[in-house]
Amino acid sequence: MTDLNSWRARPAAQQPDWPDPAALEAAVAELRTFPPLVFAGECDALKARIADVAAGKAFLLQGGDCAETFDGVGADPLRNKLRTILQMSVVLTYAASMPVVKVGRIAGQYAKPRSKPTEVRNGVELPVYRGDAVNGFEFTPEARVPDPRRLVRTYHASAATLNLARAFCVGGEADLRQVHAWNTDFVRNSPVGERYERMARDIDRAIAFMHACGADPAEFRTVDFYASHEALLLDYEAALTRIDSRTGLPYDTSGHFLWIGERTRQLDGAHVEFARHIRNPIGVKLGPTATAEDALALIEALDPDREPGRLTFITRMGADKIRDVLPELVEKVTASGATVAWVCDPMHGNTFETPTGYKTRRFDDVLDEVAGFFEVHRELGTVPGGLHVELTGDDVTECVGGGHALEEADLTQRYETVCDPRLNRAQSLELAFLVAEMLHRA
Ligand SMILES: O=C[C@H](O)[C@H](O)COP(=O)(O)O
Ligand SMILES: C=C(OP(=O)(O)O)C(=O)O
Ligand SMILES: [Mn+2]
Repeated sequence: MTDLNSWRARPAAQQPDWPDPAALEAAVAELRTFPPLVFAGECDALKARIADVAAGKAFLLQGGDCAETFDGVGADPLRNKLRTILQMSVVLTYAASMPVVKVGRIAGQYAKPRSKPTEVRNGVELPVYRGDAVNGFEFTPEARVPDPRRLVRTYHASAATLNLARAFCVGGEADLRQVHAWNTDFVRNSPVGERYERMARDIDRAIAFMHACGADPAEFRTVDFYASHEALLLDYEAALTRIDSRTGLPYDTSGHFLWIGERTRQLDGAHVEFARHIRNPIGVKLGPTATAEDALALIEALDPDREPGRLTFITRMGADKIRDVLPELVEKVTASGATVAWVCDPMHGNTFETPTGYKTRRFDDVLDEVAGFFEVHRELGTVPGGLHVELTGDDVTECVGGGHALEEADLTQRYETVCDPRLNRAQSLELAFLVAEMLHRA
């Protein structure tokens, strides 16, 4: 019998110090009464698609904010984000000649693991911001107190976001011709667009050809879109875990795909223990200190039955390390006979702080980590399954480089993230075109 509470006996890293246990209990009790946000059958469908990713028959694109915010719940930011992801998907679908599985860091990405418990500004030390699910971003003692009512707001913010995302994906926003037209605009207006013109024209011809042949399937007008977030706050995730009436099995219905972060993937820790018992597809982040033994033990713990699509390793090594550390992991996992989906997060190993105190990433480092990821898999004959990126559809200035050659001095213009720096719309699309070139060569 599955023990859905076994995680409670394990050490759980990165949990807030809720000051009022009764208030936490009340919030959790309320969450338990709410309807699921996603349906178990959808999680199974995504698992089947991730099995295709692991087998080299599909490519995964997972993207969205580092941290969503309650204030950011709105039609415009969501539309821009989804458009960006869909635009990237069209380019990648064409280049890979494979379906792209679209997964958002959207509708649930409200909790953050942090490197340090406190933050100091001008000599004042306060608890660190842990995401809107926990406390407020504002630098005041009041805002930084963890408030469990925020877990209930997290549910409602996720529900509203997911509802609109689902509508966008079937209600016309996702029409292939429309999405391609936006890409054509991007290429026309980008300072480095010339480089991508040829591919955009080729896609144009492919679409025209399909239409000339009379092809107009529903897939050209709607897309499947899945929601994911880091399963960090176990009280929240456990409260939304429900028994699927079809199968009698437990699913975490807060999102389709849940991942375990680099800071919470301890084998004997509560996060792995929690994830073992839910039937969603699961991801685990692997940073540069992860060993092949860690990876094998995680497979044993999370995918003992070697279920296709169950486990995704999201590697985030850093551009300067990926070529050294990834090969051994991939080799030993492959030699063990296990099949996982390998996905590249080229963001989290490439963060640095500018002298003026902005967390940023260089576009070239992001690109180089992706290139390293493809090189390693090509060398080993294994499958580079996809990309996991922090992005927004807005014209923010958070990462440096890219076609508009953003410099450190430009970061002040529109630095809007509450946690890690995201690729802006142009940088995201450019990344897709450059990855498309890599896929073309593969
Ligand atoms: O998104 C990932 C982590 O939460 C983030 O990188 C941690 O940032 P910090 O090092 O500023 O705490
Ligand atoms: C916390 C994150 O990453 P990691 O666990 O890889 O540091 C993240 O994806 O925002
Ligand atoms: Mn992040």
